[in-house]
Amino acid sequence: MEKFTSWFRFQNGFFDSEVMGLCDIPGHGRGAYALKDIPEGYPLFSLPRNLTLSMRTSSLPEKFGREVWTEKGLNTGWVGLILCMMYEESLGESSKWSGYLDVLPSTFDTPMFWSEEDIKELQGTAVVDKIGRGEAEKDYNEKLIPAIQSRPDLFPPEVIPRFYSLERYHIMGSRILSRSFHVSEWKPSDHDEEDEDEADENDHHDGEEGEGYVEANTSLGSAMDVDEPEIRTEGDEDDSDSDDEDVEDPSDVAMVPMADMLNARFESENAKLFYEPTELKMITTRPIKAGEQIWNTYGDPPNSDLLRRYGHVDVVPFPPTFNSPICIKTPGIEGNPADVVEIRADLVVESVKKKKLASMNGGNKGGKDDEMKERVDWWLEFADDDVFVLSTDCTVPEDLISLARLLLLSSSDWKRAKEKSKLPKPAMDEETLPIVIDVFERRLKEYLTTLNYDEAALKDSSALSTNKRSAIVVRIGEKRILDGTLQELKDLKKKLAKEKRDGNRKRKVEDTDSGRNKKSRR
Ligand SMILES: C[S@@+](CC[C@H](N)C(=O)[O-])C[C@H]1O[C@@H](n2cnc3c(N)ncnc32)[C@H](O)[C@@H]1O
Repeated sequence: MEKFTSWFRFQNGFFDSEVMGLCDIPGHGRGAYALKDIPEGYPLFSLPRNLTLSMRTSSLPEKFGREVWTEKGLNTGWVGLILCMMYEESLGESSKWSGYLDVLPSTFDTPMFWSEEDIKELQGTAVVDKIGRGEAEKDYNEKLIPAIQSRPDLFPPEVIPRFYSLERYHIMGSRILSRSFHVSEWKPSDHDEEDEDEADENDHHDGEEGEGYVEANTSLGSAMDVDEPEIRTEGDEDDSDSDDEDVEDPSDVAMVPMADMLNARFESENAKLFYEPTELKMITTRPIKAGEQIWNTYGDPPNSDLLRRYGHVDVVPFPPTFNSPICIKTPGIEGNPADVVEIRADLVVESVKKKKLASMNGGNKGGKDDEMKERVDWWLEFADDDVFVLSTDCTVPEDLISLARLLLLSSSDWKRAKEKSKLPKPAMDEETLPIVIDVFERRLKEYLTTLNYDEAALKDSSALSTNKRSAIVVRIGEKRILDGTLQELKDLKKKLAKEKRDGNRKRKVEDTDSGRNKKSRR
């Protein structure tokens, strides 16, 4: 690490080695820790903006020609930054970033590098469909290879196998995925005093009076949210009237030496990167005791995302104040309180179809199918997404209830809803409840194992590989949410049934009473 810190200082980085040390931390790779008690608001290190490595700072796009860079599609997604990193690595000592690239990892625990057998362990989780190996390789073949072949002066054929192989491409991509920051260009106009309120909201200002720093728009790895540019098609980038201001500019994705040495854990952040016009500063956000780890934040994602992007999972005690059926069922529970489970809308459609089919007794199935498709297409026009997300509070998403109710409407009510362009209210009623229960029960069956099996396997985890253990932790987190929600729904079903029984009984009593009254009147 000494070579790295010397390089960092040589490149005009500031690093307070009196207060912060770097070392190997068991189970966490390298990390930073406090050498003495550090107060809140203390600058641990800083670096000039031009020491970050991005498409803005690497010399490659300029040498390539910015216009050709765009023509070759290197300005969208991560392929351009990957190529810059490969190029800088090929320059060896003469690259400004050689002292940094030398210490970056080349092996990862992310599912991108798992065997088929290990990936099977993730079946049912939100990870499998998002690994994205195929999409990455498409960019490699369709953008990167043609680009490097067009400039043999910059990429001599004899160095291609060493620096520009598919394997190096995946390594660079994974470095970006697990270590990049979103660093937007400094725009003084964004920080004018009169604009301050607005800027606070929109540009992630820290907002603390007298702070003087602007929080970099950087939970580390936020660059990973750059899914959008990757799936944009050629020509989309010219859509000047596109309403997606949120779409990340790939030039903002940057590797930030030293800042990416910090690990993260759920709600443990005690330092954060802030930006100034010409430099980035890592500043403590809480007092840190000597010997404690210095934690950045990765935005507290669920374990499925942590595993996919970073290759690790969080297992922490749920905060005592955490009000969730999961904690009520299992006091002292450990896991990731930010876990989620994803439920595809087609599960809801299938459950409703199943119910309708059962009640039709072989009626006109074809016509009903067409109407169902029409309702789904109509709903898709309203929906933000065709996947519902359940969190550890075990609350059924309102959109899911509304979809189930839409599909259950009678033909005349469906016609009325369509005319009024109005989705049904997300009220859980007697008819919707069994559908939602069926959806969750079928969602649970998408995993290869049960929650009990996983919990027992994790208890005896000494024989498990890191990959298998991580997969089990992800599965458990998701299944606990489904299990907790199902429990709530079944309790509600019992309650509704009891209310109905009591209501019936009351009605019967009233009927009998009125019968008696009638009789007595007679
Ligand atoms: C930004 S880097 C942090 C520095 C890194 N540990 C290193 O050795 O260079 C992110 C990587 O650190 C590791 N990491 C971060 N937080 C962790 C945690 N809470 N538990 C285990 N590994 C962690 C993961 O491998 C992740 O991909």
